[in-house]
Amino acid sequence: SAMNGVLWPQPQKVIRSAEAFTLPRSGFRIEHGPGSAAGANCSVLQNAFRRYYLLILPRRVGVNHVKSSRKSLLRLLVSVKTAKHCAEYPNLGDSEAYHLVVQQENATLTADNVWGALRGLETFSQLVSEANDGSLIVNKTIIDDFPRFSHRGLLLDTSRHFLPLYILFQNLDAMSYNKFNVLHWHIVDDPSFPYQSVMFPELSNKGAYNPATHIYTQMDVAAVNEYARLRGIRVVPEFDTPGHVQSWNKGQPGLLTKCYAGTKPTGSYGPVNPVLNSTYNFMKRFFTEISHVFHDHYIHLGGDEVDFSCWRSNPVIKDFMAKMKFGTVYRKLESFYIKRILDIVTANKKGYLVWQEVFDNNVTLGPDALIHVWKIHQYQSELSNITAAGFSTLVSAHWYINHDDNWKNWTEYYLSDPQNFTGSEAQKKLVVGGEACIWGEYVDATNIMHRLWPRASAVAERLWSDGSVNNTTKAYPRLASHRCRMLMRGIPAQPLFVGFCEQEYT
Ligand SMILES: CC(=O)N[C@H]1NC[C@H](CO)[C@H](O)[C@@H]1O
Repeated sequence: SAMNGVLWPQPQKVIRSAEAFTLPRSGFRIEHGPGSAAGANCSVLQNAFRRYYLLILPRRVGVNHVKSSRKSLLRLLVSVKTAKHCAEYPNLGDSEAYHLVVQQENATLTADNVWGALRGLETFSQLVSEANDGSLIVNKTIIDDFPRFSHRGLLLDTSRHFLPLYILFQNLDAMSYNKFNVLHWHIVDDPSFPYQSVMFPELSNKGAYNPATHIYTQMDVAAVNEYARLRGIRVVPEFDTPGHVQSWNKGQPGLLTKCYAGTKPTGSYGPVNPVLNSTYNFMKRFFTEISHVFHDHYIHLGGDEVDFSCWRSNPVIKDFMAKMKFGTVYRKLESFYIKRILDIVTANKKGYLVWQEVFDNNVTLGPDALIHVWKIHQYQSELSNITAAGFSTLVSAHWYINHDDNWKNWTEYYLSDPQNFTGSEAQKKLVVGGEACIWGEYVDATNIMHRLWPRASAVAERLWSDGSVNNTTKAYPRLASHRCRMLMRGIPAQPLFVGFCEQEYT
């Protein structure tokens, strides 16, 4: 059944015994443990206790209260060593370790901090299974768990198609069921600018598909930030420049490069114009706003797929190239631009992620830059080069879920290992994790959920579990059961293959 005790992602260490406890439908409680540093004023835990109580004991009226011979499990006691993060946001590198013991009437969950407690609550909720007499049971279990990688992300693209808030929330729920901990919000791009800026409202007024409906107001962004925080999920916004910026054009005239054919403008616009002071004045004010609206230490600055043809055609830019002695090497102009954006972001005391082209084009990067590898072509040598240069990196190559919607490739995602490249142990340690990406060209609210889930779950286990957990034959039945559980929890995850879920349409 969907409630059948299958754990996904696979914890590091699990000792399970056949003896089982009954979880009484009334009387079971999730509470703060006696020695916990957190108490009733810890928003993250208070919300999580209620959320998981309802996931474990959904209102299923009419289930007969059978007398069972097993002992009852009455309490899950949750203890954290520090309450430091109760009112804060998660950070890259925060511990998510936890220890879960179910072997007497009081189960205990201990963790360094609230994020580990959230991961342990998810695991506990997965341990609960439904006996055929309808009672809920939990086996005697001892679990010691922590993630292999600290950055386990999902990229959502809200520009190619707008995604309504409820879709963002539903994905944050699904992410928490899979222990993902980063929402990479690729919020704007060429086709539309849905982010409603405080400083530059014209950007969405002129750049959104519909400025009245297809926008994210400041309240919406705050709601996403809080919904994510309560699930221990970081929200990393991406404002991709100098390419992928067509939608910025009408809202910020003069920002983009005018393209020319000979001496005449063609009427089309290209990357951000990197030679004007007005560009950097705008970017400074814009990214200062972004630094306050989003709470994560990191901002993703993009830097992918810059087409130089427009820059080559523009007379003012040609003069600048000559003045800077860049010759006709337009990667130098791109690097000049990116470097100044990095300086703006660093001045705001923020860290940054950039797509791999920024590294490939020899931009001078700060020591804590995170380089995001996405091209499948020679991605292993790319990872060797980046880590040999001493930079931290994360991987999305092989994890572009937007590609052909075919059930087979969950195995491809599952078998792709972020540390599968030539390098020293020190280089391997520079891999902070990875992200599954679902780009929006062919994806919107009508198909994102089933296209993403359960295939993204394969990435979730790759990023959380030990690298040795990589047998697709063993994983398939577990993933099929995990998919049924997601279905039970309201995530319309598509089937992997022939089969059924006990509660698929009830
Ligand atoms: C970093 C990156 O992936 N850039 C583009 N590459 C192709 C994708 C679709 O598969 C998207 O169009 C995306 O914007």
